Amino acid sequence: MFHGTSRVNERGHLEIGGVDTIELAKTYGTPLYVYDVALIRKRARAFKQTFEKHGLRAQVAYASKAFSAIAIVQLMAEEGLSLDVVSGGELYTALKAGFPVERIHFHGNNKSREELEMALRAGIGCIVVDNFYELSLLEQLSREFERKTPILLRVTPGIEAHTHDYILTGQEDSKFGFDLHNGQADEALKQALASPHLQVLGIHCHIGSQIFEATGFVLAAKKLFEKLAAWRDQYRFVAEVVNLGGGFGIRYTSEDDPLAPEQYVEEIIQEVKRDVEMFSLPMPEIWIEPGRSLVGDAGTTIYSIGSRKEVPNIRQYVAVDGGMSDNIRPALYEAKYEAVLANRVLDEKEEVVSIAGKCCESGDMLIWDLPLPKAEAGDYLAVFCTGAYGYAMANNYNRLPRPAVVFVENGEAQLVIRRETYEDLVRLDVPLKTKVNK
Ligand SMILES: Cc1ncc(COP(=O)(O)O)c(C=O)c1O
Ligand SMILES: N[C@@H](CCCC[NH3+])C(=O)O
Repeated sequence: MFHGTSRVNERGHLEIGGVDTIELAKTYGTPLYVYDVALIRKRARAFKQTFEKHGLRAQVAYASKAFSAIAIVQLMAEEGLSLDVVSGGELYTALKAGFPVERIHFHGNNKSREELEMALRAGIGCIVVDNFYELSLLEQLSREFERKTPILLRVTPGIEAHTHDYILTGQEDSKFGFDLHNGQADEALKQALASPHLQVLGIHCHIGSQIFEATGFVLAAKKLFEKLAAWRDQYRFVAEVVNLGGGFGIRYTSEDDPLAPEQYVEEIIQEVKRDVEMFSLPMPEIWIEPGRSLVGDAGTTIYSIGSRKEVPNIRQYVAVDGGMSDNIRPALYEAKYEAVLANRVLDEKEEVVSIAGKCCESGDMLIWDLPLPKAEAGDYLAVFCTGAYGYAMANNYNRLPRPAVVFVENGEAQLVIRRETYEDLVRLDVPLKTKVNK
């Protein structure tokens, strides 16, 4: 349940990064996302060191869709990671953060002309081309910009990874990428190679998210290298880069049994070595793009507890001051979480309650059947593992302002996203021109 630097301090409070989370809640309000910076650094280093240990050239690109903000992008830059962005907005955040442009990779299945122009103007390191529309648009824009744009071709290898249906991406029937087996990927390569304005660095695939076994990644790598061997023979094309995506699972609850993050990479490397040897291919640079496994278990959300409702003999509902507006994953994927009373961590668990959000929606439940000490208004609930796709998918449903985010490390806290105000909520509203008098 406890991750990274999380522990219980002498006051019986949850402490993260050497900072008392109750003090944080009092200073910054709730709901509040707290990120354990040391844990993020540890994860980043573990990924990088696994490649270094094998003497392989590699890039570990943080998939910023998991949590994009200037501070986290700067932290990843500090750790020497690359960055995967998936929209103009994420790219803008990266540029604002001063992230090294040559290490930014641009994803997306429907990049607009404006987004591609923005990427070309910035001179980013690589565009991961997803489809034929994008291929011809990018070719045309690169010609206009007089650029030779470095690209990867995203393919769907036809792998069914074992995860929630909504977060599968590598299977044949997917909206992403060129099909590897029906001729689409070959045609895309031919078209890209024919253009003097595109430089094909290599190939990319991403098979899904929150995956617990290495088998899917190993299978995907094998399929990619088989294709690369065929492309060498048919088109004399030799890939400089093979990108195997992200998707490494994390432990949200004790029911989850993922590998250690670097273990996925270890198994991928073993397969890559086998394939390179089997097909007599030069060792390419290996890229991966983890999101969740870099920031997921480093994030904890602190809520204030408010109302309760008892449904006699059935259930005790305990409501918090956030919900699907700051964590939509339980409603969207039936995602499970663990939590403790942050101000009374060691108190005996006396009841089983269900944690409700405050949105006007029956499905706004964060956790079903959670053993807790008798919780009352004024207590604080800490929900663990909310660092990935939490703030990133937060919304203003019911016009709830989005929470603040703090980073903690070595006993120090830093506010990295301020809490939205009501004024922020109406900032974009345009009042009616004429007053309607009835
Ligand atoms: C192309 C691509 N790369 C990387 C990721 C990051 O995935 P995860 O956060 O599961 O590591 C995703 C999201 O699933 C993705 O779509
Ligand atoms: N947002 C999803 C995963 C999608 C990953 C992005 N391709 C989640 O919370 O698990």
